[in-house]
Amino acid sequence: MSFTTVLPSSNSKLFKNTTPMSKKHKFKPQFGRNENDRKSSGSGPSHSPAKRPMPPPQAHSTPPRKKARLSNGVASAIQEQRRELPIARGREALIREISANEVTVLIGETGSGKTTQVPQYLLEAGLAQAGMIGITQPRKVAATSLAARVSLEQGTPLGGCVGYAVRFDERAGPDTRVKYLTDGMLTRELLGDPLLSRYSVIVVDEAHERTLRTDLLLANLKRILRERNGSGKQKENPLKVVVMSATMDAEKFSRFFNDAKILYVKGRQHPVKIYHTSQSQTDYIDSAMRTFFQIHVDQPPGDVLIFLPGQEDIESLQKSLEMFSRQLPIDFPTVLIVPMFAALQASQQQDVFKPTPKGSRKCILATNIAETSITIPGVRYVIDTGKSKEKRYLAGPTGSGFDTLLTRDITKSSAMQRAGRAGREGPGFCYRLYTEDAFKQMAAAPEPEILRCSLVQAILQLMCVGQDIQELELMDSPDDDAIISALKNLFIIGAIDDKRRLTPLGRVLASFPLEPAHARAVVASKDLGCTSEILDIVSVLASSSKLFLDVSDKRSEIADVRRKLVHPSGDHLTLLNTVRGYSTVGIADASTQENGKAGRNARREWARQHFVNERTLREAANIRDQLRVSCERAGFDWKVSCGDAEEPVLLALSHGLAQNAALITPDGTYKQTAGQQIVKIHPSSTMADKKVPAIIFDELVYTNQIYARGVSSIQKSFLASLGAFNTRKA
Ligand SMILES: Nc1ncnc2c1ncn2[C@@H]1O[C@H](COP(=O)(O)OP(=O)(O)OP(=O)(O)O)[C@@H](O)[C@H]1O
Repeated sequence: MSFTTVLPSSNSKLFKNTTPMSKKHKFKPQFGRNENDRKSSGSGPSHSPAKRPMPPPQAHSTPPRKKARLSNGVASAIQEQRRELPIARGREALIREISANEVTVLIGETGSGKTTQVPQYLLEAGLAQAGMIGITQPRKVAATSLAARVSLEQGTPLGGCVGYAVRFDERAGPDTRVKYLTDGMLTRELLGDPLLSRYSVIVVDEAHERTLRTDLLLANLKRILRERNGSGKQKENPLKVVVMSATMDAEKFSRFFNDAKILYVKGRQHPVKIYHTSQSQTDYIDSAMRTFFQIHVDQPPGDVLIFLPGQEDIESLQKSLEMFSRQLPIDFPTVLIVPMFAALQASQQQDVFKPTPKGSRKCILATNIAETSITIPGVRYVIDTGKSKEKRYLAGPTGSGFDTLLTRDITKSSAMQRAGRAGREGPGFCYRLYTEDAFKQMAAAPEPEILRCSLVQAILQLMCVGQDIQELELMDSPDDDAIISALKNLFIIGAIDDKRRLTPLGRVLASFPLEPAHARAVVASKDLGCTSEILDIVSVLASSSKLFLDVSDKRSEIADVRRKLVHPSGDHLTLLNTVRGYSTVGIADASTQENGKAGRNARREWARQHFVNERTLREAANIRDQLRVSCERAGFDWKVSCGDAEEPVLLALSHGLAQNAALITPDGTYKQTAGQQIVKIHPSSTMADKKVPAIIFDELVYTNQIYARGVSSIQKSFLASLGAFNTRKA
């Protein structure tokens, strides 16, 4: 078969010697994406992948809401699947060891059955009688999808015996015995229940990720074990801890828990064949696209999961894939592209779990939110670009600090986890877009987040439960600069006093599910009469994606349509104008379903015309609803509005962002009031070309130089009244 196309050239295949699908689907594409790509080629390993045909993707039934009604056939097939998992052979030994030991470290290959089975074994062995079994996950999507799967395996409705809890969403009730939850949710539970007394077992899953919250949780679990199980204590309600991963330094975790027992689960259910490129790739998006089409053309059915660093890469690859897919011959399976990243709404993230329609091949484009724990039914092929985005906070001893978000090479443990997403329902294949040497040179595991992230929120939460980060028994302790920087920040916003003691205000700030700076602005808005405006602003700032879209070839068009949204005081009030503009479109008469739909369409069109990301606005609306509840709990009226007055809004924001203030210098640059850092205003800011006496900003970011982003002009007198010049006391 031959057709005119701009599909990647067949002679630029990155992976040679992979088993072709059939002669019937062979085609001769003619061009690469660019001239250089056609020249690059690679030879894969000399052996061929397993030839066993893949069974058609299984229909994934979303768990029933009220009653789990499964046909006997489905129920017994699920039980059969459970029995066939490698971990099932060690069931009795696992129950025995976990029952006999206070802490157990469990290592087992990806897909061996740790996350879904261990909690069920413990439940079935009666270990959930005195309290729940809690299983922590670093990510929301893993917690919710695992709870759905395990409730299906238990034959009970989700939220019954098996439930979950993630930020802004919980399905658990009085009957819940097995609860999947994010590590953040469990650390939050410590605020109200410092001994986690509702739990009899805590399973810390994917411990190798060493998120900040996992590390704080581990330190707390060590304390709780002493307090609940220690000698001389009544052992009525002892706690058991299981720490699990496929790729962790078991010895280190064991040492941390006083030489805890290490158990190994042998074997994996299905093999995953791994290919590396023979040459390093410079354009990972293009390499991913060519590899996808190589699979699509040559390989048997099965969905493809592509790991990319971030949302922008996902959107760019999605466009290319859509464009090339349209040129496939008519008898080719349709390509169904499904993006998956943190900024998507939870319901959109669930799209990846929906069954692939017959005659299609699903291509999931994901960040590392799909890297651990989850099983996406139907996925047989993984393409790993070897890149991820890593947040790093650079703290300075003077109290200044800023976030960087850079694309970096992944670690060996990430590469293994990514490969592990194939081969969950049958043999799988992983195409790594990097050489074997590059893999060997990767760091073994990620640097613990506690050593590279801002500690402001963590320290505030610890203080609320009477803990001092410097006294906590952590696996790795953060350096002094990071702690000092966070303490100064907390002092400036009034969360701690000059003796480092938590203030009543600090306790109120911790009760909001927000960064302390944003929570401070909300609290300040109460007296300034502008809570409605501040909630509108901080809910967009707390969203996980950008509000304003930037399309490089439409810059002048964008500038024209946005002009009426731009506020002379800068980015925060521009953002407020945008939220107001969007939310007032099409609400004139939303009383009937039809009008409601028309209103939604009008808002979508408004967002499109103004190059505004509607997804961000919808996420922000959801966050705003949650914040209204937090305001009610804290006893203030979220409806209070200052109308069009700008001063109260800027003053409330300055309370929160006092740490992020800068004054103009004679040479026209801005100098931070805390930290003395020279900052430039980011070119994307509405304040970029203006010179004003004083500014506040949301964050400092480092790209090729240090930029302030999210900037507003404020009166210099605000800063004096907030004590922003005085950072030495903390
Ligand atoms: N939602 C699901 N749909 C279909 N099968 C599933 C689902 N979840 C799990 N499974 C099956 O159960 C197996 C074990 O999954 P589980 O998450 O328990 O493994 P694991 O050892 O914890 O792996 P990982 O370390 O990758 O998290 C999977 O390989 C898959 O065969």
